[in-house]
Amino acid sequence: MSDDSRPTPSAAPSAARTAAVIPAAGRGVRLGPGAPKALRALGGTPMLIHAVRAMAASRAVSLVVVVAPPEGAAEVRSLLDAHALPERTDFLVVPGGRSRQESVKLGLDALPPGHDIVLVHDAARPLVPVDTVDAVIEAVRDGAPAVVPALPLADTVKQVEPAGTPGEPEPVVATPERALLRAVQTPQGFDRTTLVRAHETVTGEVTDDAGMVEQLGLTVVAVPGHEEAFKVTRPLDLVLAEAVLARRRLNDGF
Ligand SMILES: Nc1ccn([C@@H]2O[C@H](COP(=O)(O)OP(=O)(O)OP(=O)(O)O)[C@@H](O)[C@H]2O)c(=O)n1
Ligand SMILES: C[C@](O)(CO)[C@H](O)COP(=O)(O)O
Repeated sequence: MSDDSRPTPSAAPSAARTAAVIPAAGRGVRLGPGAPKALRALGGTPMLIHAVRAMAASRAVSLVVVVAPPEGAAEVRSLLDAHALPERTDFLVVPGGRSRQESVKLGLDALPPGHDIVLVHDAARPLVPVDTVDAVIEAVRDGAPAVVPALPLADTVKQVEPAGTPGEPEPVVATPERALLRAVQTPQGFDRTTLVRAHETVTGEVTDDAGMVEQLGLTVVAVPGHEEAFKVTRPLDLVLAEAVLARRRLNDGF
């Protein structure tokens, strides 16, 4: 995926250095029984390795912090040792927590000084293209404290009164205007100080890091996401991910 000719955020010493935190400590319950999701194979290689390579493909990223399943940190270190990364990219492995939010915080706590921009990227989005990563970094460098890659929705979305029992009919209470909605992906990019403050301040449950920055009253901006940055959540997503990889390998052959 790396292409030396494309214009990317420079890695010049004077430019803000970028680190990526990859929360990878989830079980993958929705994917079904098996190893922790990040360690499951995609095209014969653990999903986590694809995600790490996707971050390292950006020449701006000089450090990747992997937040591993708590009992799997040693295994993740061996995996990273066994799979080549670009020479410019260092990595660290730390054990994760009980929630995604806690895992990201543990990754942030492990970040050494010297990285002013931080990406947070789900291990469960192994196929994000490098152009999307670079677009997020560029927008942070341009001054946005928080940036999300996002796509318009294909489905109409309804707000419901959630049923007490799964599968029971749920009353619909509203239909938000679809043109104003976006499906948000990762990597989400942040000015480091802002992200650290968000994780120190916001205690309620959130589903993404940018939402915490919103709670600080700061502006989050969206840049175009990519269809291939989808999250591997359920078994069908794994089928799609294998198909995308197979298509890439075919195209790389030409
Ligand atoms: N305690 C947790 C929970 C999740 N994650 C990570 O957060 C990302 C997004 O979470 P999700 O896709 O929901 O993964 P899981 O929590 O593993 O999935 P599930 O909810 O189906 O168990 C994943 O890369 C996952 O490994 C994490 O680091 N620590
Ligand atoms: C961060 C995220 O990927 C943005 O869409 C998403 O909210 C993660 O949700 P999950 O339930 O932890 O997979």
